[in-house]
Amino acid sequence: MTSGLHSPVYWEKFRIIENPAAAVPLCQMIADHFKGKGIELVVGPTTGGIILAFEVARLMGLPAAFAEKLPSGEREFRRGFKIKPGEKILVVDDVLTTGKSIREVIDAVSKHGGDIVGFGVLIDRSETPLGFGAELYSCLRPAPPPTYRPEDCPLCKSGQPLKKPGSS
Ligand SMILES: O=P(O)(O)OC[C@H]1O[C@H](OP(=O)(O)OP(=O)(O)O)[C@H](O)[C@@H]1O
Ligand SMILES: O=C(O)c1cc(=O)[nH]c(=O)[nH]1
Repeated sequence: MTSGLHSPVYWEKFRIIENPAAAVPLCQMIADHFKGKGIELVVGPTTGGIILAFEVARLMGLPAAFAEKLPSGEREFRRGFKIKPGEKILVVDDVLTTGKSIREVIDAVSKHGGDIVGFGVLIDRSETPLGFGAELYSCLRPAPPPTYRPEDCPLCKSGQPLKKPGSS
């Protein structure tokens, strides 16, 4: 997975994101949950987060932006996106595993002084509940599948080939 952890289970988020009939109602759940919280901008991390943040923003009548990876591994709002100090922001992503991507978005927002009001994800598969300093809403919270550090991975030890379907 993106975090470098191994798992026997990988939910390919693009099977949802490619299908508006599935993705839009989930985005609506996030939009409904954060309605009335004064949100001014919806942001997400590349790649799935671009599409989901856009759709949640569209449903809420708000603008959207995305934070992309730099070669350093940090994330940044490029392409002229503007975040005003104190602007109320909702962060949207597809899958939450270790929270690394979301923390990178938090750091990118913090550089502009934005005020994150909440986080909305399609699936929270974190092994222990994660706290990001603002409310986390997940459309689905399945029993989290196991994750392993590469050196401890029993699947690798049993000779199963490693697949890495994500982008990073
Ligand atoms: O909570 P974390 O441990 O950070 O993992 C979850 C993140 O990793 C995946 O991104 P991926 O690298 O697959 O990016 P992509 O959307 O560009 O394929 C997923 O879309 C989340 O953004
Ligand atoms: O942690 C990830 O990178 C990840 C896990 C998963 O189940 N699905 C996905 O698209 N990414």
